[in-house]
Amino acid sequence: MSDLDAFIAGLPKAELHLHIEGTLEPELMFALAQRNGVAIPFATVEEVRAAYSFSRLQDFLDIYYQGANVLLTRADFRDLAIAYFDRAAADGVVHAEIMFDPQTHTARGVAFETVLTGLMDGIADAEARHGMSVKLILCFLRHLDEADAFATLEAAGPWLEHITAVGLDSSELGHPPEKFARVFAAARAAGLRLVAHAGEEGPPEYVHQALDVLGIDRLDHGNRSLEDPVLTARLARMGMTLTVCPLSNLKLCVVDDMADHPIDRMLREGLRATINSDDPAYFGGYVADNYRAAAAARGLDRDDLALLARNSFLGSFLPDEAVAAHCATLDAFVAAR
Ligand SMILES: Nc1ncnc2[nH]cnc12
Ligand SMILES: [Zn+2]
Repeated sequence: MSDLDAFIAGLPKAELHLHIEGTLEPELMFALAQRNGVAIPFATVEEVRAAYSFSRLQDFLDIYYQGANVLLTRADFRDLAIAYFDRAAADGVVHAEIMFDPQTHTARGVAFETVLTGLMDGIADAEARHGMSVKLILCFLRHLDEADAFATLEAAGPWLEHITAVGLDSSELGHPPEKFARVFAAARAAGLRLVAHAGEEGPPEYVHQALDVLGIDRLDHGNRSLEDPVLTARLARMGMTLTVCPLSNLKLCVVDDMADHPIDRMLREGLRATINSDDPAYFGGYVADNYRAAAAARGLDRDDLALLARNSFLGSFLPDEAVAAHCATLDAFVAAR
């Protein structure tokens, strides 16, 4: 391992943009398919990996929702979560705010409670074995309608003390944030924080809506904000955190080449950018791989990498004291190198 690789892996960091269903590695997909007697349209792990070639977000989503079919029981969600937390801990993640898509499961007859209790079992394990803190973000699927999102929020009612925020994911184009204005307002009224995917494939106008109509606390992706200088300046001025996902951007053709990735431009423009893995089992790497890929392609130095890690704590939903403690640990780590 090079010095920079070791620096990246050791850098204390938070992961703020991670879909737990997107951590389903082909090996676990096969194991769960067998355990649950679910048929999958692949004969080998290699065949699964070969199918992971996408030219846009929808190509990926089609295969990602299909993969989730093997997740049926509380133990499945626990095992999925534990596998992710183990990988994340090895990458220096000390705090994770993970997203889950209840509608992907409730639509197949898996109860909300099964999903949530399984994830909570995994979280308890991560806290005990890794000392990692974890928060949950319930995402609404934006290709479904507002009524379905409201039904999901209602199903979450008994579990709200375990959920920190709601988010908005799935097919962006044609499903603008304003479609979910009322359900986001209800989530805010219920005491939840708000995040939304915007500006991944969608235009800067969707980012404006996420800010002005939804009132988000954090922006997932946000890449296309850079097309609008006024919006970029506004995001910088308000200290909005962007959860950027370099390998996802490459795999989903948001950028043509990692050499074109705007992560350093975002920092230069004063944006509070962070680095995250999105759906690591599908995009070829966990969070440290994303730091490494961005660093190699854009020549990021240790100061840039430490700033990105610092931003991950500043952009988290942790209380101020915990943020300050993590930043102090980060400073000590950097000073010791
Ligand atoms: N990158 C992404 N964009 C939109 N929805 C998603 N669901 C999982 N990953 C996603
Ligand atoms: Zn995402």
